Amino acid sequence: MVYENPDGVMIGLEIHVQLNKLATKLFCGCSTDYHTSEPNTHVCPVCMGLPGCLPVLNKRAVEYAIRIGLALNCEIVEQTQFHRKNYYYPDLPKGFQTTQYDYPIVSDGRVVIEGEDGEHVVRIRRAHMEEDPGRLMHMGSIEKSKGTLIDYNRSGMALIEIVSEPDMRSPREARRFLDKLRNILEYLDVFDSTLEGSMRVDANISIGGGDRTEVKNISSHKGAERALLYEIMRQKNIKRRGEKVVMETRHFDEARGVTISMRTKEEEHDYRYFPEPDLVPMRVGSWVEGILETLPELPDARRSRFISDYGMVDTHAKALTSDIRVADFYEEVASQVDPAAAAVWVSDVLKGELNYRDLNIASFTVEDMVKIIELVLSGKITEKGAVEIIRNILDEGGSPMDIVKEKGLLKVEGDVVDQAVEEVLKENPDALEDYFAGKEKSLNFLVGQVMKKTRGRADARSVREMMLEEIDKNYR
Ligand SMILES: Nc1ncnc2c1ncn2[C@@H]1O[C@H](COP(=O)(O)OP(=O)(O)OP(=O)(O)O)[C@@H](O)[C@H]1O
Ligand SMILES: [Mg+2]
Ligand SMILES: [Mg+2]
Repeated sequence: MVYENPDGVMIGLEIHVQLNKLATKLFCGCSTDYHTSEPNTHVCPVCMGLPGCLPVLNKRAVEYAIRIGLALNCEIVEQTQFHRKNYYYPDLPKGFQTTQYDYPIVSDGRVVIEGEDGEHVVRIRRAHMEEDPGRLMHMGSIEKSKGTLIDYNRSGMALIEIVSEPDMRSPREARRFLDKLRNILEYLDVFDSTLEGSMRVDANISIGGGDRTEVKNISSHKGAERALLYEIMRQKNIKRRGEKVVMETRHFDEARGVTISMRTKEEEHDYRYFPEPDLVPMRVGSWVEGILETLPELPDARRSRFISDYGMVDTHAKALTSDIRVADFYEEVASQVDPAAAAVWVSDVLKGELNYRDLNIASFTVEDMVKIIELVLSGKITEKGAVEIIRNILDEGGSPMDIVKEKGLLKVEGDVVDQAVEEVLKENPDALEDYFAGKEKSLNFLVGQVMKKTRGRADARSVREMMLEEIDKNYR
């Protein structure tokens, strides 16, 4: 099947990734650990942009940028350099942002995503380093705000801006791309996605070969998908009226789910880029080989390894490796119990229960998962009982064994089940007759009655077998 892309949707994303695992900011020694601090407490003359101070480049930030470039299958530039991008805005009191212009540190890469019609390649145009500006906090909604507060704690944080080609054909593909990118970056250990503002997206979109609009500064992947869906609808309406979409910058109002025009798009020459005289050009070509050697296993490689090492199916391998925390969790469980059973329990059951509750894997322990799988594999509890234990732990806490005792989940076998089977057959002559008359479903009903009597603690499959034996022996 080939995806037709009926509206001619083209989406290109610019993603600002904060290198928040660095200890210090991009050009000064201020700590990056500001997320729980009072505003304007992690600042110095450099990151507040006071005139006359000199930046000193964070070497590790450059290494991280190269790591990211390599992981995205990019070319790494031989020599790179910073530029000044001049604009006046209160989040940037220097009057310019130190960024990269015509020598971005990495370019020409690719990321494979799960597209509308199977594997789909999204090309990476470039990725460059720049400093994060301060954070503006508008009081009330952005268009009607009575005042704005500024926090410079974020100012000067190292950012990598990753720019894709307009290769995504639907909002869903855009979201998949963002998820994949976040996953790769977490495997690289260069950022922590759980911190507020760690990944911010500008989403560019056009339809039917028209001009693009750019929705700036979206803070979640779901938000990006929603903003793009809205833009498609809006742009289609404009075309339907016979008008033209104008190139402009828009803002996404999360609460209302709409995009709002902010300003017409600035042109490159508006920024008066020029080389940053306070930072010399850098030759980084010789760093690449060393950094390549330190690259960790990435999601796609881990997915293949899960299939070959643990003999699981691809859907499980994909689900288990799409978040590094889940992958690590799984491997710890699999080192202690049967890996095949672990794959099913972690990816099908536990992940589902977590998603349903909007929780993540940190809400469950490896120890509990191992214990529960052992109980099932040794035949002490039923699969149904195991699911009940997982739910109980997530909803109310407790340990597997305590829950087993409290809820009486130990599997019942032997006499108790025999007796229940006999009783059910005696008590339901009509159902038995229906079964003899060829109604297969009555057998399910009878098995269900036994399960009810044993409060779900019998193994349904063996109950069925016992039931058939009993019927053959005493009722034919
Ligand atoms: N016709 C198009 N439809 C949708 N997206 C497009 C189209 N043409 C370009 N794009 C996307 O727009 C983005 C352009 O980003 P880039 O950073 O190069 O420039 P910019 O948006 O002009 O600059 P700024 O960084 O100031 O926002 C890329 O992600 C690209 O894929
Ligand atoms: Mg850009
Ligand atoms: Mg842009």
